[in-house]
Amino acid sequence: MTDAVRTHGLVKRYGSQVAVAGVDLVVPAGSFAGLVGPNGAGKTTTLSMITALLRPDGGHAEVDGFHVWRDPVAVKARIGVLPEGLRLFERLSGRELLLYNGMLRGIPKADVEQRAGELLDVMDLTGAADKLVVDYSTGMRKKIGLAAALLHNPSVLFLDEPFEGVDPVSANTLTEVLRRFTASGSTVIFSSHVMDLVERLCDWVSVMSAGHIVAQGPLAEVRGGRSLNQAFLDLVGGTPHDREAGLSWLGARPEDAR
Ligand SMILES: Nc1ncnc2c1ncn2[C@@H]1O[C@H](COP(=O)(O)OP(=O)(O)OP(=O)(O)O)[C@@H](O)[C@H]1O
Repeated sequence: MTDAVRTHGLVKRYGSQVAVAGVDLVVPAGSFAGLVGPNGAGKTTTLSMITALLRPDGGHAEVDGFHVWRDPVAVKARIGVLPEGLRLFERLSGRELLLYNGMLRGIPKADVEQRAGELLDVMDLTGAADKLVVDYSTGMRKKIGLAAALLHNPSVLFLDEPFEGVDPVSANTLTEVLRRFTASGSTVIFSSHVMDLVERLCDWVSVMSAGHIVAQGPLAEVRGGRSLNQAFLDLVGGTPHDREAGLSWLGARPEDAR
């Protein structure tokens, strides 16, 4: 089976800084895959290059076997993206946003209306469907963004921190929607800092650190008998005691010296 995503030596530099330093990311089709790594590891930059939002300085990426930069139309037709810092059309209502997205994707109007209604319902946004997006909360924005990314039934869905700002009930709903999506053979790739969540949801994990993939494979293999959190700390963790050494003043009170 073709991998849903495969990158070969992906590189991105910002001036003298190398944000992504030759990444070979692999995600088998049908996976619920997690991309984890410390702040600044290069996760967003990598996902941006795979989803054709950012041109790499080296290497290339394939989605469903299509070359991202040689065949961007085929790739964009197959992917759904919930990027970090998602920009939405603020002056549309949630429903209008979905209808507009569906029409841009060339989906017949009746189908878009039906899908939009169902997605709004599943995301518990029916009551806010006619409210302007500018008035949505952080979690509601994530949910409408995810609905927009799912509307054209992509085969690979990329989500950058999809659960950030989402309440536990809504997170549960999102999880169920995404589980159903992967059960039908589609692929989800999401970045997250929440190891418990990744451990609970994912069957495939890629760990990034300082622009490199430091571990990648089935969840059980990456965990290696430890919790994913411990595996993560072993792979990328520093020495917290060294870092805290300069904070002797923190919490100290003048009266303590007396
Ligand atoms: N537009 C930019 N200009 C300059 N440097 C950038 C730019 N975008 C990202 N970087 C740098 O590239 C590195 C990787 O950033 P990236 O956002 O990909 O990391 P990340 O793993 O997604 O981090 P986080 O978990 O904090 O979101 C960081 O050091 C960041 O400062």
